[in-house]
Amino acid sequence: MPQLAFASSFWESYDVLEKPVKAGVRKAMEKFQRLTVAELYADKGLHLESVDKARDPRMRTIRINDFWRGVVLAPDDGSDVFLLVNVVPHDDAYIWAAKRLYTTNSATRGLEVRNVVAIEQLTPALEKAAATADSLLFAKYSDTVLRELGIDDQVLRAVRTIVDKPQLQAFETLLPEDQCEVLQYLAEGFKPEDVYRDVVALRRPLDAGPAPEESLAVAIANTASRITLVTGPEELADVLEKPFAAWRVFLHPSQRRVAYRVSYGGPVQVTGGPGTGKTVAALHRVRHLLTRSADARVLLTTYTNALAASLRENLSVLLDGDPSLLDRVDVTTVNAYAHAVVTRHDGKVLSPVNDRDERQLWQKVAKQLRLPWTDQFLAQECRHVILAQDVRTLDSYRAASRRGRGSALSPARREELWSAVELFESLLLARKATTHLRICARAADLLAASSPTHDHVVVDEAQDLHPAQWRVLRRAVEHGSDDLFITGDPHQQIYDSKVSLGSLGIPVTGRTHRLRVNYRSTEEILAWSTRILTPVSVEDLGGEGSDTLAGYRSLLHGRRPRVDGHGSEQAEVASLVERVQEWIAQGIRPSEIGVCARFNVLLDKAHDRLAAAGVPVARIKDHPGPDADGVRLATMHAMKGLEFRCVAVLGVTASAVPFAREVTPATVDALQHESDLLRERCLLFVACTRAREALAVSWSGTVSPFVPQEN
Ligand SMILES: Nc1ncnc2c1ncn2[C@@H]1O[C@H](COP(=O)(O)OP(=O)(O)OP(=O)(O)O)[C@@H](O)[C@H]1O
Repeated sequence: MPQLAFASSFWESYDVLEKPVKAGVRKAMEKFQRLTVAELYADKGLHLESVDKARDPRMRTIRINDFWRGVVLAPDDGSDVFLLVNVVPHDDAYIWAAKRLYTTNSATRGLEVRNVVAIEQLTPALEKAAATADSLLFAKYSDTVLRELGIDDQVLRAVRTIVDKPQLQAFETLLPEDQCEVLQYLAEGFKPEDVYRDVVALRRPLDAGPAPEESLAVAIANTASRITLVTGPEELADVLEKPFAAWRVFLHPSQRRVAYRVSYGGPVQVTGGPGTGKTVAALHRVRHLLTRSADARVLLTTYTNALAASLRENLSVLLDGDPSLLDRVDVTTVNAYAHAVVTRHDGKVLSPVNDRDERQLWQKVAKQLRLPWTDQFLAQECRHVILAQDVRTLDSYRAASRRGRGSALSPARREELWSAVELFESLLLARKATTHLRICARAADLLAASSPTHDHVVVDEAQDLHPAQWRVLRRAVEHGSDDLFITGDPHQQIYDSKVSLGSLGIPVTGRTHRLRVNYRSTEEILAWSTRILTPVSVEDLGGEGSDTLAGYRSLLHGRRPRVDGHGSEQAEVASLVERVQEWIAQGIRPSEIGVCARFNVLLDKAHDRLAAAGVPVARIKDHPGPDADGVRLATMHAMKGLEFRCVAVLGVTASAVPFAREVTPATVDALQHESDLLRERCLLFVACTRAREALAVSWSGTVSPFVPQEN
């Protein structure tokens, strides 16, 4: 009986197929397990046939249904493993298959694929351009060095034309995988011997002889990182059920470099635009820290409970559910961790009030003391000065820096303000309540007086943490090597916190890395969304300079976002229903569609209209599990960290984005005004960058000033 293997290129196309097509794939695959090779070729339904003018004579197509074809690499050397490499619409299948050539890498011995036709067509013109170029990217490496790393003749010729990293990037989808990865490492500045150790030696079989073994089956067996070999029917059902998670194995060299560096001398910061794999890098770092030592305990934190649940799930996938590793990781939000620390010590914790109640308390304080400030101003002074600097007495408040606040306070005013803070705290106490940041302050005190709870802390979505939360994390772990690994993106900061990591005992200077390749969205979605931020500059994560999205790019392409104004909210929601139905008709599952708005009021309308049209719906705040059906609805804030194949952002009007009530008037505090506006702008950016393939942005009435205007 033949055997069946699946290449990673197959999963990328299979994952997004409609259910009936997937069923067709399963049916065809079952035949490979039931029939002999001769029977396979004779099977009328399967239609296993060779491809006209194929550059690889082993290329075959199989029929899935009238429209879809599978592309298969068939053994011609007496071995019996068939490799399923792609599922493509009928006509494209022949074109795709004809151009591909599979070869065995001379160094790693893995099976690789290249677009041989494109490389042949491009190389002569590039050679001409290279002849007059000032410098070439790989000039300092001899042919011998490159060949030892597995670069073959055709690739070598192409490599000698590459002038810079962008040109290498343009080649990425054409070159054989292992060879491409070697070149990326060299381009990142790794030494050939390091590349040999980290890429080649890791993959090369221990018993590899002097020349590559020719059998396809052996090459397939050597390519565990990209090919899954399936032996029985249950295993087949299992692999076809579970979506393939490419991020588990294929790290970009820049991701691998940050995640698998043996050790860092202190805190590390990894930044990058949306979808650049920061969460993926954080998960791989956790794996590295756990496997490096048999008893290390890791605290992995993120911002919301929903994100913590998704981290837990993905970590379990990455660690293959191994309890000896998983039991040593605590995955939680900073607030939940602080809560647990306080509960452990004090026996109980006062319950935290929500934002609305907190605002009401401040209103009461302002009224009772007849203060000249708004509740918003008081809440901000407390958050950005008092809690941020951990000010506990009037004396230290008198001396506290108010940098970043755009209004002066005389000593007498500070006294008045301090009495407001005291009244606020007594009102809280009377309610037997507290706030999350006060729980964090208590937890930080307790941790300072006891020993650290973990050996390593890994922080995802770091951009929104408040200094009081950073103090907790700082004290959860001893100062020293590999203490904190921090990932975040200041362009996605949607809550207001001003943080200087250095002043909190978290110096990251010299240990800052940036990821630039977006794996989530198409270049069209990315380019449009990035323009939302063009008019502003954003401070870096550590609060020590500004950050930029320069060099940020995607390798994926698709349609440009749809950007539509409507005469009324009703018309806008009606158009949303149409759009969602269109997406579903294209084969997108409802759960792969996200709909968001600034406020729940509009979301409720969208919910009702979608449901009335027979579209299944689920609200993110109800925590639908990954398997629950239904278009996901969420506020823009709740979209943080999530991703969907299609996203509709509703209600992007001038009155909602920015939302005036959330923006401090410039007359009250000019700096705070700017900062609040920036948060609202980032919120729209976060919402739009959740989309993988399709983005639709809409409004009724006057458009938000943050929506990029057509050029
Ligand atoms: N090396 C990789 N290969 C394939 N897919 C990847 C890789 N790295 C990340 N991805 C995928 O890209 C998407 C974005 O990754 P991730 O969520 O880690 O990005 P992020 O930088 O944390 O995003 P954000 O800041 O927007 O929350 C995910 O679907 C992830 O699985």
